[in-house]
Amino acid sequence: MSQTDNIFSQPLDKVDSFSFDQQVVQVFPDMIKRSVPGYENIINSIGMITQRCAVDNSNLYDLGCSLGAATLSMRRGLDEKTGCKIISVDNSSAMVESCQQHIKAYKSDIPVTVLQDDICNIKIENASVVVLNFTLQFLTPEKRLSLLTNIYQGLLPGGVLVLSEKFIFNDATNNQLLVDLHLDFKRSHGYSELEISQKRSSLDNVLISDTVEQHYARLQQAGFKHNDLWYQYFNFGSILSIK
Ligand SMILES: Nc1ncnc2c1ncn2[C@@H]1O[C@H](C[S@+](CC[C@H]([NH3+])C(=O)[O-])CC(=O)[O-])[C@@H](O)[C@H]1O
Ligand SMILES: O=C(O)C(=O)Cc1ccccc1
Repeated sequence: MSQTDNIFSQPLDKVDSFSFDQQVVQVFPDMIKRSVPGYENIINSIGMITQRCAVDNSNLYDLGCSLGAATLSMRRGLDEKTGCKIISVDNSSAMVESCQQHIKAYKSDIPVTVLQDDICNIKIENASVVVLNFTLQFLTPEKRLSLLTNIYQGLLPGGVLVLSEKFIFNDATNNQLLVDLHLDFKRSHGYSELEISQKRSSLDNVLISDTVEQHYARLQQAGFKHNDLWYQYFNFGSILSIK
């Protein structure tokens, strides 16, 4: 069972840069549910998108899989398909170890391979569904276009990318309100002002958000012509891109 996230609850002399280490792994399901508006809806919908968009004898990728929540949802969506394989990738060794245990705990005949690697090193091939669920925002901005280009090239015609992110907004007034509403969401899930502010410092220069427009422009540069938001909750949301 996941423990309660109290990583930032005590005053820290120095707030280190956020990292997906063992301490974060232990509280991760609790942390992400209490911090990301709509996370559970997105996870469930990834299963539905998979059910509709996956094709027989193709590969599905969960890039930045953490503990495999999206992987498990994709696998549930593959019930009626044959010959599909899921490849789940994360560069955190603590995440990958725990992800492997988590996936083993649920019996299924659909093969899942969990790899510890940088998602920038993975060749995407014969793919019908690729998921980047809150992962692209942790890559340095210079690496984002080449990853999306690799994904585009590895997708089958009609294949889909689900790209979920924390956004910023060009309109400063709207941006401030959506940021404040996200902070209220965290407060309503029991985070204190100290926890909120220490976590914000630790994410500085680690989680770098783009606007929805920047995402669309980059997706188009990578080759995707069909890009739209299918979900938004405050400053968090998810884009569906079709090859
Ligand atoms: N270059 C990289 N290569 C591989 N993995 C990376 C890289 N950079 C970051 N990660 C990994 O991306 C994940 C981001 S969390 C994803 C949630 C999950 N998708 C979920 O649906 O539960 C999002 C969040 O915590 O906000 C972490 O596990 C990192 O180790
Ligand atoms: O907690 C936040 O403020 C976030 O932006 C989301 C988040 C969730 C889990 C790990 C890192 C960031």
